[in-house]
Amino acid sequence: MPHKVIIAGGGTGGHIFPAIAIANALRKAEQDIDILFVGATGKMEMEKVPQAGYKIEGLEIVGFNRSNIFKNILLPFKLIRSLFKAKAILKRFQPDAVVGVGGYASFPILKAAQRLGIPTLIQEQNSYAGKSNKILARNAAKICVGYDGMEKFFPADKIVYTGNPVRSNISQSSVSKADAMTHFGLDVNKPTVFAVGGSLGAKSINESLQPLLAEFVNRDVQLIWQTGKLYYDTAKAASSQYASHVKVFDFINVMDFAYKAADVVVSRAGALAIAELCVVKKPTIFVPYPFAAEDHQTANAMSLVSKHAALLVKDDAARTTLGNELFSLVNNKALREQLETNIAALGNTNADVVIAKEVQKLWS
Ligand SMILES: CC(=O)N[C@H]1[C@@H](OP(=O)(O)OP(=O)(O)OC[C@H]2O[C@@H](n3ccc(=O)[nH]c3=O)[C@H](O)[C@@H]2O)O[C@H](CO)[C@@H](O)[C@@H]1O
Repeated sequence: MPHKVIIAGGGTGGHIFPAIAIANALRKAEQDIDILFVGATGKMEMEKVPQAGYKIEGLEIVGFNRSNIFKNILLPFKLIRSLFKAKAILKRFQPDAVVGVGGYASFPILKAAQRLGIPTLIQEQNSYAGKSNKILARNAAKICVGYDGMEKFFPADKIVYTGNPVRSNISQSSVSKADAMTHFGLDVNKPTVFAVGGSLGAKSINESLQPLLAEFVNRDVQLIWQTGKLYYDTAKAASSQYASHVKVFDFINVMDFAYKAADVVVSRAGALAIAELCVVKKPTIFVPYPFAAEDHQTANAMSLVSKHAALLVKDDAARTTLGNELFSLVNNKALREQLETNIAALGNTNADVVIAKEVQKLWS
């Protein structure tokens, strides 16, 4: 009988893409393995997981609304309903193990699995653990972490330091710089900046870049600009007269091409963005999202900045200083080379395989 695994979680790319990386590594290790994803209806995973070739079921679950607490009245009922549905999925699919990657659907599925005695594994991407993972950790078999020092949050005997799993189409990408530039309609001989605001886009990065578009053209520097859905139309309109140098996308499906094309990257400091930038070895300016829980993006970025492996511009300073920082890095070959060498030393290309082995241990 082939083994069966449920992978649960999502909400944003930082949870979905490590989940897909783990699934791919499991499928490589056991070709006939049966993998089912469980996500939250209406969230990004319902589109990205099938695109990656896996089946997914959705739970109707929402997060706690911090801005309007009255909107949380139905939350306990929704949670109970999703726990029932989670239990029904588990009873029908009969998985040998359940993996939780964080985000909405993780909690009900792992909680229900633990009640049914099915072994669970948590993959925690961040240097700061959220409440749900802390609760689930009590009855989890293993917790695979991307950062050191996680004993603060989880039982030490269950923690395995693996690093964060980077999708193999990024870590093993064979695309050439010339092909990547052609893909984006750019000139291979001109310096190129790739700006990415995490999986949803970043307001401060977008608003910092918009007034700089003419300068990109004047300096003959090209820009691949990932905006997220919300800012896409504004950015597209603002860049129409600079289209020779500025290419705008709401979301990039071929991240390996964008990384390959870039001489300099401007990025939010989500855990997966960091893991990927270390693997693709790019000189990066981080603009951490300052309102992530416990300001963990700043902590993520600082772990590189303190090793001279990246630069940092604070979110509230981006509109005034990002332009200077990025154009001076484009012009400073020595600094780019130093950042490249230092960030490369932090790359981890086999976390997906190591985590897949930990999952397999749950049934062997
Ligand atoms: C605002 C917030 O709380 N963000 C969190 C969220 O970030 P977010 O979802 O932005 O996650 P990350 O930056 O960690 O990862 C983004 C992922 O999406 C992919 N990608 C991104 C843009 C794009 O156009 N195409 C694409 O494929 C990247 O290659 C990467 O795999 O989850 C991370 C991991 O739990 C956390 O560290 C972040 O703090």
